[in-house]
Amino acid sequence: MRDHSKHIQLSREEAVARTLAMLDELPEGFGWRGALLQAAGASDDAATAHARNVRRKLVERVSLAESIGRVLAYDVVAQNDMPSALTCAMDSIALHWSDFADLPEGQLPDTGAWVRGVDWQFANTGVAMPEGFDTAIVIEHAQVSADEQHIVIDAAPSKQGAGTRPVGSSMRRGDVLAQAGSIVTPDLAVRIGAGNNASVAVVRRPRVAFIPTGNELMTPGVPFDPAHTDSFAARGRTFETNSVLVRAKCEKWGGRFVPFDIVLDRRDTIEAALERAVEVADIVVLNAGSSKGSDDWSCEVMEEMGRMVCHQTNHGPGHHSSAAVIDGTPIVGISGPSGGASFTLDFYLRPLMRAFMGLEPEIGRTPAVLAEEFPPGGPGSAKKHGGPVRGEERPAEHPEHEPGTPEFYGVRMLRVEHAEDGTLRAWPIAGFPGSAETLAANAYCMLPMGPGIEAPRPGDVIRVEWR
Ligand SMILES: Nc1nc2c(c(=O)[nH]1)N[C@H]1C(S)=C(S)[C@@H](COP(=O)(O)OP(=O)(O)OC[C@H]3O[C@@H](n4cnc5c(N)ncnc54)[C@H](O)[C@@H]3O)O[C@H]1N2
Ligand code: MOO
Repeated sequence: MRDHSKHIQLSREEAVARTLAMLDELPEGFGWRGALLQAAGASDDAATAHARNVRRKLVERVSLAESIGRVLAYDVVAQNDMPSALTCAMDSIALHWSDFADLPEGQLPDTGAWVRGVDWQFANTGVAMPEGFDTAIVIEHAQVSADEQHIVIDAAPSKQGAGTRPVGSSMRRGDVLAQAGSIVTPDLAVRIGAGNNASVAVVRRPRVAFIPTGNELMTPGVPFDPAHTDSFAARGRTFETNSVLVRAKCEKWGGRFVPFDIVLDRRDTIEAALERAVEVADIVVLNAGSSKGSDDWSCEVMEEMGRMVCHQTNHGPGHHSSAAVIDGTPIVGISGPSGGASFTLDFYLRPLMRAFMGLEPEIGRTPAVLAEEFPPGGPGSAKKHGGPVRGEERPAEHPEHEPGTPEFYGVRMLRVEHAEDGTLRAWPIAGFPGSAETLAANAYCMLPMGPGIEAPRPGDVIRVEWR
């Protein structure tokens, strides 16, 4: 069993920053982040050629419809001027400005002898003006004869070109319509398409391997007969639900989920799974076996196979999160219980996935006003860290801690709602993350804890993260 007193403990921010720093040192760097760093630093032809080869593995071309949510690898430019001809702005009557130019203000030309196609013509919204016509008035200002060959108008255009859109007024050939690094939204896709682009180059999705470990795990759906409970095949087992969690988050964040079968709590099986995972994935999530139990091997195996970033972190749930780099691939170690795993994926997997795609790793937190006091207790509370019943409570692990600075952060669930005064209000929700009560939470925050640290008071602004 590992000597758990030799733990590197980091905050979540430090753990992410140090993992990325380790990845940035690799010759090819990490995903598109590495390609961008290389492109910025490439000085000679060989370096540029190398960078191009690296980039080739990281970019794919997809149809515009498939590009929503993806990160653009390169700037997208307009292929031609739009509109590509003088275009009618509204459903209109096309006219010649010369028929109005010399008339006194408020006077209209006599249209009695006007011939359709010569002196006027129909012109509709968004289509090219009929040849030779330069100005338009909206059709509401024209009375059209039953045979549609004659008109009477009751208003004049304001100037030459009124009611029309000139060539290139929306975009010019070569204009940058969307910048590299942007995430394609439906509206951005429309602008890209309007520039005559049917497909775009995007950063390929990071492949995220998930390795569930645990002798007690079983996939759900095992038949249960209440009349013969002793023959229940999953007696004393846990249903493996974190695959669903990781898959859902990974796909929501733009990744490709790479499933692994349940791995037994043994050094050799965990090692074999990690070896295969770093071969097929850009990021690996190693689940459970993170704590101090006799079957907990995750940290030992990571230490043996690669470079350890940290063994644990300063928050709960998720205290036993770890990070390592094996064969250039980051490994995120998360603890087993799903309540905590959900946050640690937000804390560690998401920034790595974003960094892989060349995005800013961390997402900003939203300020909200605390609406009422936090309920007492909860993860990381004094009771949990060195309470009175010595044999039942885990001891404080950093007793040398500097007083007045937080030594631990408890994740607290919140319901954040808009208030009438235009602020966001955060209502604490009691209960341990993952419990039924906390399913109503739409956000959470990290509550600093430790000797001399005061909890935020109602009315204080706290920084929340959306769930
Ligand atoms: N003596 C101590 N015991 C524990 C400590 C400690 O500091 N000292 N920490 C506790 C905390 S906090 C956590 S969190 C857990 C961490 O456990 P592990 O990450 O080692 O995970 P396991 O022990 O294998 O499993 C814990 C729990 O989670 C369930 N699990 C595991 N994988 C999955 C999955 N893929 N899907 C759903 N559920 C899963 C597993 O069956 C267990 O019920 O350690 C505490 N103990
Ligand atoms: O690490 Mo545990 O996830 O603190 O609850």
